[in-house]
Amino acid sequence: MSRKMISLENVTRVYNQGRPNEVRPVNEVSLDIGHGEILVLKGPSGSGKTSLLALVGCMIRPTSGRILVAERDVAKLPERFLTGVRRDTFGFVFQQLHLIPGISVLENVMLPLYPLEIGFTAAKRRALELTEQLGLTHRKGFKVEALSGGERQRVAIARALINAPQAILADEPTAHLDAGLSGELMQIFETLRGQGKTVVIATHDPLVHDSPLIDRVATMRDGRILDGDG
Ligand SMILES: Nc1ncnc2c1ncn2[C@@H]1O[C@H](COP(=O)(O)OP(=O)(O)OP(=O)(O)O)[C@@H](O)[C@H]1O
Repeated sequence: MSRKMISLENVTRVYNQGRPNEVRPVNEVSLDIGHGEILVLKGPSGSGKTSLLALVGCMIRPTSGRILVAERDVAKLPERFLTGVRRDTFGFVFQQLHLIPGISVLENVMLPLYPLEIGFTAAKRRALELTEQLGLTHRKGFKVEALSGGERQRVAIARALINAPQAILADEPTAHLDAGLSGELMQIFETLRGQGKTVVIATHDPLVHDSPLIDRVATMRDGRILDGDG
């Protein structure tokens, strides 16, 4: 693996601790993620992929264990610092995309930049670059509800890239795509890796976890990564 970017050391996440409905979606997971690699988290529904992705992206905190981002332990950082780490390090592509209807592709892509610290012109320039990179220039003025599934997915990726994150975290990114579009999406991830970005994908789609374009697969089962996969 290339130089380490994120390390999880013995990370556990518990919900409803001590109650009859206690769950451990992530149970004593240790995992190193390198700079510029495509890592796939695979496993059946409910095995803990989304929860692990949320821990990697500092969206939820571990109940125990350490999470190191660029060798800094983020698990115990106060929320205001954690928000900064999250914003500066990660771009998220959620399963449900969470695009905003009624506004244009370009406006959706620019959203994470608000409140604008870099000025409207610079923000728009960056959004235009990303829409071009993702083949959306001809759709930039369209409202997102007028787009196809594959186009919407690419808008979500452009939006995830607007903060120039080091890593893209994508949850079931091919869920609404056919085989051809899934292949195109994998090419986009490969291009991002070529730009030095880390890509972590949670999926149970064989088109993704069997793709020759990925570097590594970690298989989850009942909150754990199976031996030899981490
Ligand atoms: N906030 C929560 N409160 C209680 N239980 C939760 C919470 N989040 C996740 N879980 C439980 O943790 C387990 C793992 O869920 P998770 O969404 O991480 O799995 P997954 O592998 O991503 O599943 P899928 O492929 O269906 O999205 C599930 O049993 C789920 O119900």
